[in-house]
Amino acid sequence: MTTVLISGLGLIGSSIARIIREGDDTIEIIGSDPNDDSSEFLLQHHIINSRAKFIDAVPNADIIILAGPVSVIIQQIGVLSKLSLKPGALITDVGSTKQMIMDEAKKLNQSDVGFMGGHPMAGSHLTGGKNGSSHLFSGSKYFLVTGSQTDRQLREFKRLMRLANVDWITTSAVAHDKLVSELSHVPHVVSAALVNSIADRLQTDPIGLKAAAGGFKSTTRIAASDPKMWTAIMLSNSKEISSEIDEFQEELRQLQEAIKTQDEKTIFETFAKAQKIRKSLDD
Ligand SMILES: O=C(O)C(=O)C[C@]1(C(=O)O)C=C[C@@H](O)C=C1
Repeated sequence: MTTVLISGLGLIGSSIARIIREGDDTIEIIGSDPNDDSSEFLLQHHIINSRAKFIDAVPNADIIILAGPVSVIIQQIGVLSKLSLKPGALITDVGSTKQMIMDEAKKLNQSDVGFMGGHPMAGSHLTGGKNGSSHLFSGSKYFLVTGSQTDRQLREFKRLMRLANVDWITTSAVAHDKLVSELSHVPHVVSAALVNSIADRLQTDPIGLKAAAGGFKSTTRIAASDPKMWTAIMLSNSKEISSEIDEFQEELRQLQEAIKTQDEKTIFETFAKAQKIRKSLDD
């Protein structure tokens, strides 16, 4: 019998638990999370078989999935490097950045244990185990950064996750962190900054934010995401994110200049370029 330990039963960890459970109900899934609400919900719905403390569950686990914030994943890899793990065990994670995690994983030196970095490129601003879904990743990319895992472990993980219906992409930690800084991290920064700058200014207006419609809501949906998770992402990819913010500021500066100087042609061309690119995403 295969035993899977999932540490972190929030949106992503609980979605993985559902995917594994729906694919094979003989798999023993142990959940580890200090949050009672998520854990109890998943136990009651038979999505996990039991709940345990992380270090207590580790020795019996064939697969350990680290699904907490990046800072917690890094700390747990440090803990795992000092414990005796089940021979043949695979450790993987779902963190949104990969370089710091892959560096930390070098500390895992039990020769018959493998580590593989992972990142499902999907999510929601909703948080907690109740909001997870076995369809959350459907149609999305799932990045893999290969480490010390064997081919057999990789195959077994993909088999367990087959109902996720993802497109597996193997990449390097460096390439991954650069790409997601552009596609995910800077959008989050921009979204949060936009909400805060406007909310502060609108505080004295009696209608204020209540008048917000589709434009503001769809541009800023992700600002409602978990601040703990996003703080850890910023700290673990700060160089890339900071340099992408420079590029974004330059783009904004050019557009501001065009608006200020009534440069109709540049304004139109900027929006037409963005319209074409953004529309192609939905095709
Ligand atoms: O759709 C959302 O709400 C997300 O935040 C998902 C999203 C993103 O697209 O930026 C956020 C973080 C994850 O690492 C991967 C995906």
